[in-house]
Amino acid sequence: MKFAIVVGKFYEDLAERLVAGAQGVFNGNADVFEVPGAFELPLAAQYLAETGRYAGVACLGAVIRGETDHYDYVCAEAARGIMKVSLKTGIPCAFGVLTVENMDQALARTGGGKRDQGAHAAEAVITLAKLKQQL
Ligand SMILES: Nc1c(NC[C@H](O)[C@H](O)[C@H](O)CO)[nH]c(=O)[nH]c1=O
Ligand SMILES: CC(=O)[C@@H](O)COP(=O)(O)O
Repeated sequence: MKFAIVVGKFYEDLAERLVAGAQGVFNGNADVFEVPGAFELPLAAQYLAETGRYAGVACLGAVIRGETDHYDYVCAEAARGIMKVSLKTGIPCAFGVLTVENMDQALARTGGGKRDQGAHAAEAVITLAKLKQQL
């Protein structure tokens, strides 16, 4: 099975950590695609899912709260949009987007001691793809 990673590059260092975590699960074999930020992830995931080339898509990104409510919109639409693509296409698209208060929380969740959000997203994609294959 072939998998894809689409990553929001808003925070480039976090993006690299997330991709590294996911590729560790994909054994380095996933195709990687970049978008500006988390808000673009759903449409990019739809493009990839509709190719028919991928058994799943790990959608990765990092959203760090600022001074305004912009954070809420970006996070909500990324989550909602990624789920809609999964349900619409039947191609599992994992939500590997950090939604955090600060950089320390982000680093802790990209293999920095609390969890590896990229790896978890890749594991979820593989799990759902295998489930679909079994049915
Ligand atoms: N503030 C963050 C953003 N904002 C950018 C949006 O995702 C989007 O690219 C823009 O609104 C143009 O459509 N994106 C992140 O990934 N993380 C952030 O913290
Ligand atoms: C998550 C965001 O969009 C955030 O980075 C924007 O910062 P601000 O709310 O201070 O404009």
